[in-house]
Amino acid sequence: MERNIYLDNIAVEDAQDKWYDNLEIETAVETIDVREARGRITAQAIRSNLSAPHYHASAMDGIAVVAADTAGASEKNPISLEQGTDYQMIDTGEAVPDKFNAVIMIEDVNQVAEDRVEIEVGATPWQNIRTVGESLVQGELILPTNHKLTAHDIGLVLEGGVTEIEVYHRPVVEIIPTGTELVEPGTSLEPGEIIEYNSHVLCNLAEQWGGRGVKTEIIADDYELIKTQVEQAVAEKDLVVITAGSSAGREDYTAQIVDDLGEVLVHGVSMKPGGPVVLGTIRNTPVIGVPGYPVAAALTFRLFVRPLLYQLAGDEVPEVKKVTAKSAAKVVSKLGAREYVRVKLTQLEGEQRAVPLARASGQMGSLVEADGLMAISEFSEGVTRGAEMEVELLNEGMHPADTLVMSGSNDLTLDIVKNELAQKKVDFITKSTGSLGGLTALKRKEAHLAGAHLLDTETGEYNHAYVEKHLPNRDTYLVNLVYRQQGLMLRKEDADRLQKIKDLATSDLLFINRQRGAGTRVLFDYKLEEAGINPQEINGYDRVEYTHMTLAAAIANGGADVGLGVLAAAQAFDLEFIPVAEERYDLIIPKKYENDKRIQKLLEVIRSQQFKEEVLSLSGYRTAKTGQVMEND
Ligand SMILES: Nc1nc2c(c(=O)[nH]1)N[C@H]1C(S)=C(S)[C@@H](COP(=O)(O)OP(=O)(O)OC[C@H]3O[C@@H](n4cnc5c(N)ncnc54)[C@H](O)[C@@H]3O)O[C@H]1N2
Ligand code: MOO
Repeated sequence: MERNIYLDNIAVEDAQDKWYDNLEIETAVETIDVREARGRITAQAIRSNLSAPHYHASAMDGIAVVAADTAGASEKNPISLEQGTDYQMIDTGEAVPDKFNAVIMIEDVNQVAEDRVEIEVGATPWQNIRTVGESLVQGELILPTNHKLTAHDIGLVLEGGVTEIEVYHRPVVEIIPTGTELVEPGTSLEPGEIIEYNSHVLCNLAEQWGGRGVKTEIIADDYELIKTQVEQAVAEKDLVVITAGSSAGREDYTAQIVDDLGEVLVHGVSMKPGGPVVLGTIRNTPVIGVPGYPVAAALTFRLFVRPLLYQLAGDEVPEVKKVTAKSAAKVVSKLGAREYVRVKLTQLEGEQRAVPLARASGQMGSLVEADGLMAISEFSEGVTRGAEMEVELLNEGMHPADTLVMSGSNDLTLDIVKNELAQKKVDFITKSTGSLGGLTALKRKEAHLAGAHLLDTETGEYNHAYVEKHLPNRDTYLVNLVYRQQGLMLRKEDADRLQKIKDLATSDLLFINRQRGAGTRVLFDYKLEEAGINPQEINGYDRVEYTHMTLAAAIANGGADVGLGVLAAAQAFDLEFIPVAEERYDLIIPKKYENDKRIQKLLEVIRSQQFKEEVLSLSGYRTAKTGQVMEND
């Protein structure tokens, strides 16, 4: 097969136009039971088949009377009525017999004998009677054409004696997940296997946008198999989505198949993530090849399929809600591609700020965490901190004032904090930037607080010296989060190949480091110096990972042999742990946030007994000073 590595690079709007202009968007109509029609769009006006009520109905429990017979009744001159001739007992909803024209509520009736009553107030004609057609008149318009049915609508239509209505057909989207590496969720994984979930995300998005998503079985990267499935899909469905195989790999067949069966209109859009998207048509059915990376798949589906689904469903495309916010950080992006940066909105420094989240196309968590998308123009190389930006909302129910952003060193106990804060309605976002990165973020006002474990090698004291140096004019205080064990982590089978830091220089184990500015790196350098080892003697010193967990994972899967990290991370990956030091991890909080309710709730959480118990269950942690303000010794 010929390998097509030349992708277009056209603007998102041009790609949308090119695709939509070449599609024949035809809405189809179907008759359905109104009881199942919530959210559907009417394709014809709905008129009432009957009047409701269709008889004069009593609106109250009481007696039916002839209004004229009651004229002049008063307290002094009550009027006496005889059952059968002058009145009849009646309950709410019952038909009023022809000879009567008013209902008196039972509370206003004095029963003087078994078949005789007295009334002290006269009745006006038609009082307390729901006359024929009060709710609906036969032939009356109940709902206009192109109306989206609500729960209330269903009630009125049924009351009008209508059970079947004509609505626009809900477009059916077939999603074909391709990839030999993919396995169904719930399967135990072999190396190289990936859980297939894009199709489930896309099916659910399709439902959210007025369509119906159906997924096929996973199809291996095989030209013929995929082609057969696509051929069948275009014959039956309204829209076909092929996930993955969009790019330039040896087994990327999407564009080729669309080209062989129909026409590729666009392959390659100047956007990121999602660049290699394929837009085409096969026998009048729109076909899209979304890139396999989950964020790219969801994002291209949103940009290209969402408007189409609404149109096919006969609905208006709802406008995307936008807000403005200042970028909380500088973001460098590639010229020539519009980058959709996932952001969290927060109230910081008294204004709405957009905090950029993880940017890789495989990081689904960035979409889970995001409140919106901040598009950085393809004509710019990024945005500066503080730049006023438009943010397209993904989560309209966001609460920027309840979002607390922490930057700095990564620690497993922060997950406990996050979970507990969520119960207090605070959304806690942690950015793993390393201990020094946290202090820098505070200096730049990019976060509400920082987390650090920075050892001052001269005094043996933690954090104070660094805070004084990096935040000289900032009034901050330090609150201890935990004390924790740091140690060398290595696979169990290598346990006897190393006893202490000093052995690193002589062993042939491949080391993996933490990034510059990480407190763990400062500790490691200090320990090397203490042991009289030159970093260059360490095989792998320059290779880095950014969190304890990714470092432990790298060792567990054989990418490296040994590294420094916390006990909990070693245990999570069943690694051997050789303790090296106990260190102090503090939160650095600007004094100006002392009364901020988010910070107060954070302190409440870490000072709670429950938090300490959860931390201690992780092993390798001590909570003797957790929650205490740490003074400079
Ligand atoms: N040499 C080049 N390589 C790549 C380019 C390029 O221009 N030149 N583009 C990169 C970009 S950008 C993207 S996006 C991806 C697009 O890749 P494909 O659409 O071909 O998809 P795969 O490579 O098969 O998968 C990517 C990734 O996503 C995972 N995946 C795939 N399907 C699913 C699914 N249904 N559920 C969950 N995860 C899925 C897959 O396992 C891979 O990890 O190409 C770059 N490469
Ligand atoms: O642009 Mo690719 O679409 O994810 O990174």
